[in-house]
Amino acid sequence: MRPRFLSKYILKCPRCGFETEASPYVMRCPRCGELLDALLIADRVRLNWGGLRGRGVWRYRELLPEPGNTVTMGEGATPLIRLRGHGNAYVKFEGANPTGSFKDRGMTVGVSLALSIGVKGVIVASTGNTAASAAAYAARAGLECLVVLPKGGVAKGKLGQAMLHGAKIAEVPGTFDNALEYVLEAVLSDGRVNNVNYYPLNSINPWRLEGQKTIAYEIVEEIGVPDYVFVPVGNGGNIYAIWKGFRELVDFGVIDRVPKMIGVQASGAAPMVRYWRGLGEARIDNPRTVASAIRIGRPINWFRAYRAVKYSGGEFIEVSDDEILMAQRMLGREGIGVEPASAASLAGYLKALGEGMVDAGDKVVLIATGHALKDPDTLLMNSNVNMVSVSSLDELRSLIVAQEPGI
Ligand SMILES: Cc1ncc(COP(=O)(O)O)c(C=O)c1O
Ligand SMILES: N[C@@H](CCOP(=O)(O)O)C(=O)O
Repeated sequence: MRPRFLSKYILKCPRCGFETEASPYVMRCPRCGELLDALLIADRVRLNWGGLRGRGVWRYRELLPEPGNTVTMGEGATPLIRLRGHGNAYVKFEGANPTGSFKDRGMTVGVSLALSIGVKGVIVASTGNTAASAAAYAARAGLECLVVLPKGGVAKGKLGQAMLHGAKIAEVPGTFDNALEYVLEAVLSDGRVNNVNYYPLNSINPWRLEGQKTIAYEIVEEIGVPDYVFVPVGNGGNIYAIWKGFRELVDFGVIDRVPKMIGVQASGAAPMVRYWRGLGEARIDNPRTVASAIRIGRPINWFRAYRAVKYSGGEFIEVSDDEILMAQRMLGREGIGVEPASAASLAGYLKALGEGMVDAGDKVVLIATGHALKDPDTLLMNSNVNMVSVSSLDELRSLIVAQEPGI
């Protein structure tokens, strides 16, 4: 049965074309197994782009599922910050969301939906940010939250957030890919949710991704259509969601083109780059990178991410851990604190500039997916120590004199 709040949607298989009525429970195509797209039915949407009200994700409620119970903490409306000295680039700082990553845009929709269908709790596998966000939004909604994490593979800030918000934590051996396998085995049968207690809110869930597409809407409202959008890619849901947001604005006549979507992966965890280059399936064993958020070898949304890049005329590119860490430091010196995975966007942009793939004059948006504080160990390891011990006022004065010789 389709809940009324999904009545402006259908679910459609992007591979075999199968269509079915929108449901919170159906994730995969019953015919071919592909993840289903949640598509808006144009004549059921009354969009007045010039007359939008409110701010953040729910400003775009006409283009979202609208469950009666909205669990929100003001997510979205993140700053778009112009970079100094690197072409015509802007950083979309998703670290400014309530739990410090873009996941909050998805969780406000996903957890609202979970609450409205009356489940007991939510469940996610995670490299950390999905867990932190699910835990916080579940706590807000009064729902339980079970997070399944790769043992030893989650940055401390994110683990601490999941604990703080009262999630039950299950650690599994192996990587995020193993954790996700456990979750999917536990809660899905034939691509349908089989467990009414714990509702899955990973990016297999198309309703969560609806929240994430609002990144595109905000960019368009602020600077129009960029030429390129650089997105760090792990499980592949976010680049798809952002592309879908732009596509919808084309379909509704708000803009006339989509930007080229550039998926950036870390060299040691680059299954999409491998597939893009025709070197085999979009999967690798043993993904390795300093950027733990994108340490993913088998992206569940590989076909979604592939479509976003292919149909926008973009590319998948890879960057080394050293390039990621350098980009994190560069952003830090511009006052923008991001976690390593997020710095992959700038690293990718610098590489693309260097290789002539983009011009300095092109209007570019770099999605900075998560906050620097998420991963304090890497933050400290990757920062220049500029610290001295001061034991007297005179010593402090000498520092001021030494640093301001002209005054
Ligand atoms: C900070 C950060 N950046 C990038 C990603 C990659 O996003 P996606 O898995 O949607 O490709 C993630 C994880 O999802 C993340 O936590
Ligand atoms: N980086 C992610 C990995 C899980 O991605 P999801 O989009 O499928 O939830 C995380 O933060 O856990």
